[in-house]
Amino acid sequence: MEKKEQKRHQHKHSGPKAQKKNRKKEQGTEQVQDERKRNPRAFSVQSAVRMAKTFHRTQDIKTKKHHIPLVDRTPLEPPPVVVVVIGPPKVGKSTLIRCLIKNYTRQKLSDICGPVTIVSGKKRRLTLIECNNDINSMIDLAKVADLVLMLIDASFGFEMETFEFLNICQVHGFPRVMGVLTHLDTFKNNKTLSKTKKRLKHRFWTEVYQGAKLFYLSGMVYGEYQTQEVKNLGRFISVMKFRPLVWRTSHPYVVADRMEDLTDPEAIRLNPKCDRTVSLYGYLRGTFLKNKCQVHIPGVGDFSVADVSFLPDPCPLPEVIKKRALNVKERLLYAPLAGVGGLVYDKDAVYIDMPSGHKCLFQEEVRPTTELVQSLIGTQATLDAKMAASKVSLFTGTAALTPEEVKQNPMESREWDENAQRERRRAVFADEDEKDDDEEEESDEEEEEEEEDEEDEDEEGLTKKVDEKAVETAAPPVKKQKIEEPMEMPAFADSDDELEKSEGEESEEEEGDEENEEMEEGEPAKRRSGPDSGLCSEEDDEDEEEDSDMDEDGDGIVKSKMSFKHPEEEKIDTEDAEMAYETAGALRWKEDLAQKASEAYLRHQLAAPNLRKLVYGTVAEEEEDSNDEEELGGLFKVSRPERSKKVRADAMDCSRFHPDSSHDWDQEEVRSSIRDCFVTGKWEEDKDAATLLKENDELYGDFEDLETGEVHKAKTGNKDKHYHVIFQKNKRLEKKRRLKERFDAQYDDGDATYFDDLKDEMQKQAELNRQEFEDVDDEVRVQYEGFRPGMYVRVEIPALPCEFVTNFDPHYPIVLGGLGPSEGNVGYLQMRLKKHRWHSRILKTRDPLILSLGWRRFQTIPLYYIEDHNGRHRLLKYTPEHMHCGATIWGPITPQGTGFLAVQTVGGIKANFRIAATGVVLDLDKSVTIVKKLKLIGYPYKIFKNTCFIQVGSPAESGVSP
Ligand SMILES: Nc1nc2c(ncn2[C@@H]2O[C@H](COP(=O)(O)OP(=O)(O)OP(=O)(O)O)[C@@H](O)[C@H]2O)c(=O)[nH]1
Repeated sequence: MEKKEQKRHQHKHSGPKAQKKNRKKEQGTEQVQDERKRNPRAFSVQSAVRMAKTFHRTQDIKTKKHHIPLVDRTPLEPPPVVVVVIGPPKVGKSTLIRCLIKNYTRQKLSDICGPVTIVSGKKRRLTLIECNNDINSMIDLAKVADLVLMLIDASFGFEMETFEFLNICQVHGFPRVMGVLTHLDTFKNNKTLSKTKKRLKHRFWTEVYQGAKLFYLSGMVYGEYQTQEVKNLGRFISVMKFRPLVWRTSHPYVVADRMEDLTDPEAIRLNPKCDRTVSLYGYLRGTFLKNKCQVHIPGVGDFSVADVSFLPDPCPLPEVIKKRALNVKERLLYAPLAGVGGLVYDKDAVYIDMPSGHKCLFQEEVRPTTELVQSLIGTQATLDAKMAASKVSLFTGTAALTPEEVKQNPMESREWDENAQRERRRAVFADEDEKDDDEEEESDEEEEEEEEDEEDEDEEGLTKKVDEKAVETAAPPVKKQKIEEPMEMPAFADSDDELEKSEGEESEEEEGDEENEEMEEGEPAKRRSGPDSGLCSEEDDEDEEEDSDMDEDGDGIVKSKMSFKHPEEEKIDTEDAEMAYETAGALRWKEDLAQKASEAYLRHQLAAPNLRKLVYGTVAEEEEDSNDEEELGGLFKVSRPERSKKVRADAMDCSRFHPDSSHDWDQEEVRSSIRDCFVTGKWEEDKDAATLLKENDELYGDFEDLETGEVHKAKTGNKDKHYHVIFQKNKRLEKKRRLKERFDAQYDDGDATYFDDLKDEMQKQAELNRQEFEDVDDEVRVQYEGFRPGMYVRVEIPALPCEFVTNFDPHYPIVLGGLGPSEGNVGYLQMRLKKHRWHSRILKTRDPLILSLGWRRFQTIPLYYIEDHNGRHRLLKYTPEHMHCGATIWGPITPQGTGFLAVQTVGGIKANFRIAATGVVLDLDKSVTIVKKLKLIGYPYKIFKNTCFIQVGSPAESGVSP
């Protein structure tokens, strides 16, 4: 008689049933409003304490939603969005990129080789990059990706590469991440399919964030993914918004999509190993790039730029935006490394593509063509030969797992894949196993129900609550680490928040082509999608829910749920709504006087204290107000006799008792002078006790006193007119109140929050930045402000090692990272480090590590230490388990708070989890630097208990002045 779990009720969101329900709801609200009107006392404030609590809570929630506003430096024509497609080998990366290119440009690109730039909509371009399964590429691309499409082979499950990449992203500022499940067609059984989908989805949510987008590519048609599914994915990408990450907005960078060797062929002939002069091309991103600056090319080194120039955009956005959709000519594609718009590599020849029609990119430009020819002459070996010579080997020296390694979470299980002819690193989660077992025990019926549920969702585009099970799953390691990286925090927290909120904002954007425009994030896609449309609909619901909490457009403006309006507009709307409600009730404005009074009182009590007001101006300002309209908080009036107001300056101080003989209280005249001070007095023209009583009668209408049996009749004469006057007056007051509020919000420190000020400031700055050079010619402009992001630049770099050219492989990304003024120096750095909990071994002091820090990847020898209670740094032989420790390294000076990650080796996969440690830069290790300097200049010193003692009188001996 076991009780079967009931299928949860699915609320209809559209259709006649939903309409009926909405109608009922509306009626319900009307009813409540009626109730409010009829019985205002029942709705008055019952407990001031509770109300205060609620108020504080709401304020807390509101404040939490705020992000640190950033100056919007997005150029008017932004660079293409970098979309990195990542996943284990043979998962379908190239296929997906090919499909996306076809979807956007209607062109076919057979070989995905290097970045491919396409125009994806009227206001957006994309640079698609495939990331190969090499940790170096992963690291470099994680630093430049705006959006990551994380491909997962559903038929196999999660592989370690996925989590490694997630962790890399984590350290270098989290870009947008979208999961894409492939190989779903290999499932023959629908039940297993839906179960797998669900399991993978929950794991993905655990690792990325609850409600992260997950697309399903359910199968292939003639070697391509289904058109509709790709279209849906394309739409999502076209409308997605991105929040700038701190490191990137403060450093210029170029993802090179073209490389030319400019070295004199004669020099190469004389010395094949001579240094090369190379020009690299690409869209400038991040911030402004100055000529002659320092750049770092990961894997190559630091270089001074010899020359920067900007070129005509090879893949421009349509000039006039008037049509709804892009025409064929506007759907551009630019991928010189893949042979489109530049060179075409072949086995035994190199062709120069002199494109015509819409692909004509450099017709007017003579220089690159010359360079092309030059580089052709200089090319000694074919690409195949170069590729054969490049020494990158994956998966070498794999070691057997020890029992301790097996204990780590997640466990890595290495399996030989017959089909792929390679070893795969499956990520096995202990909790998942248990869950699987549990799930297996679940009855078939339940599974069927789930299936039905999913089908329902897909078909109707319905949303549903996130399954609680997702929350139960193990705490995401990714999230835990967030706390560890204080400085990347802004970027990180932002991105994280953003991630949590995720794609919701997209609905507000009207980018992309016509389909994009008509599409509100997710929904139409869902609507249109057939069963298994490729879109995991559950998360949309989640997203929608989270959308409410987020500031999607990165300007710090938090939009409330369901709101598609400007916040100001919205504010006014709500006010209008409030006003409408209040004015409707204004006919009986005195009914809820007590309530209003207490509300107003509370509002005053709870409002953030305005010190200026408190110290200097409270009385003055408020009196001004009250003089004006006799209004406090817009809700209740100050009752003060007319006369006493007018003669206030010489009014009697009634706080003191003056036995004043001049007031003879026996005299009628004197008595009547204070008559209006009492409740029964006449406070205003239309407000005296008599009127009030009369109104009360009218207000309460007919009623029968049940005790006495007496029937009171309401007086109805003149009522309408009277109500009209009150109504008009209230409306006017309400308007005044709103005006005042807005004025206060702008000028009064107390009302305008610090956050508002900051946001305003940023906005003004952004506007100023934009205006300053608006009308200046680009040639002149770049001399002042540098090359601005969004420009297609050519960067000439001399003295590159010859291997850069001889081993050039377009499948590996080339990133040019601009360096700040002091970032070219090397010194001792103090960092906070933690061994990654998935890495199988602890790390030993003085064992070399490869660090990825800033733009750089470099090897160094860390010294681990821990700070004792007395502040002394105690050297550690090994890193502690599950704990942070300090590390001192000799490395490039990088701003405090920059995140870093460490790997033990970049070739082969020896460890269970390739990322050995993560952490953050704390400071320059000045003590070590000083000691080093002392040593260098031969200055006698002694270190005792972490203090450096310098010998007195020694400079004379050594002849060196300190
Ligand atoms: N059945 C099936 N086959 C797929 C699916 N996705 C990709 N494939 C096949 O898997 C093979 C590898 O696809 P690719 O797109 O080359 O994968 P990749 O990730 O680019 O591979 P590498 O670049 O070598 O890492 C191709 O033969 C595809 O046809 C899928 O969803 N279902």
